[in-house]
Amino acid sequence: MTNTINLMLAGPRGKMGSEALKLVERTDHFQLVACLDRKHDGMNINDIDGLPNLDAPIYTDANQAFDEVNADVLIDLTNPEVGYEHTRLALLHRVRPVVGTSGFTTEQLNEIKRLSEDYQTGVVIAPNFAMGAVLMMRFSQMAAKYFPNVEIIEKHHDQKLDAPSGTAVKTAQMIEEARESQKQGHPEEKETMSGARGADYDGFKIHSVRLPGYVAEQEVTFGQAGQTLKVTHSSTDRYSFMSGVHFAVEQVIEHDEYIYGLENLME
Ligand SMILES: NC(=O)C1=CN([C@@H]2O[C@H](COP(=O)(O)OP(=O)(O)OC[C@H]3O[C@@H](n4cnc5c(N)ncnc54)[C@H](OP(=O)(O)O)[C@@H]3O)[C@@H](O)[C@H]2O)C=CC1
Ligand SMILES: O=C(O)C1=N[C@H](C(=O)O)C[C@H](O)C1
Repeated sequence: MTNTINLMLAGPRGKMGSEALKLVERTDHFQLVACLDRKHDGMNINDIDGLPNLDAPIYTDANQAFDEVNADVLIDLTNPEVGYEHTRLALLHRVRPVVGTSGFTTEQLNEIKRLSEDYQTGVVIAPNFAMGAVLMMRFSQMAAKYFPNVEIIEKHHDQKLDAPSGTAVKTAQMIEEARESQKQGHPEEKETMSGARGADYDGFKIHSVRLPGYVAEQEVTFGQAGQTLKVTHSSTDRYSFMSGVHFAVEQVIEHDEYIYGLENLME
């Protein structure tokens, strides 16, 4: 029999958090022990209309929640400021974070890694939980060795707070590891409208599109004389992220170290 995993979820009323509640509801060995929310302190998840009928107390004070509740894993699906604080607190309490929240700075990720090492507590930072997106990143990394000229175009819904997306940043880092660094485009190119060429990363460009109608999409386009290669992935439903959340929760229990990207757990 699989051991029960006690979960604390931050952001239960959000687009991802509410989908994660459904995942918990349909997974026998996942037990929701508390939620961290911006509102509804002292209430219960099953008091809130529209959310699954799960019996778990709501806390607005994360410190209090970690002091009072015995959780194995924190799933954070909030925003960069709050998510970073939750992740720090979880590690200080030796609760293993699974972080879907995007928009952390390099300094914040380094601090999370340091805390994970100091407290010997596993943490999974997942820029994208969708398995197809993880493969898209890996395929892009493979292509970058042979096609060093590349641009990333990521497209998201217009409620997204951070740009570029966490997926685009991670893809860029993976490409950087594989390709010979170079500055792309004409050496004398000039923007006649600010931002026209997108953000710069290691000499190549990242473009962020924000429109209603999208969930999440990314196209990585490679070019060389006479040919182009595109690697694309689309999430059309947030259900696409849930098998990755499930996988990350089960994996973080088995690891005591900092893991940045699900690809590091898949091979
Ligand atoms: N890794 C991945 O695969 C994916 C990651 N994401 C990332 O997950 C995060 C959440 O995305 P999404 O669900 O779309 O965003 P939403 O805005 O729909 O949800 C965020 C939730 O966090 C809540 N929140 C804000 N402050 C606090 C707080 N202090 N304590 C607890 N909860 C708080 C918000 O509450 P309120 O509404 O009251 O402000 C809201 O319910 C984002 O960073 C996004 O980029 C998204 C999809 C996939
Ligand atoms: O905000 C979102 O929606 C998403 N955020 C993550 C990111 O920043 O890459 C993952 C996915 O793209 C959806």
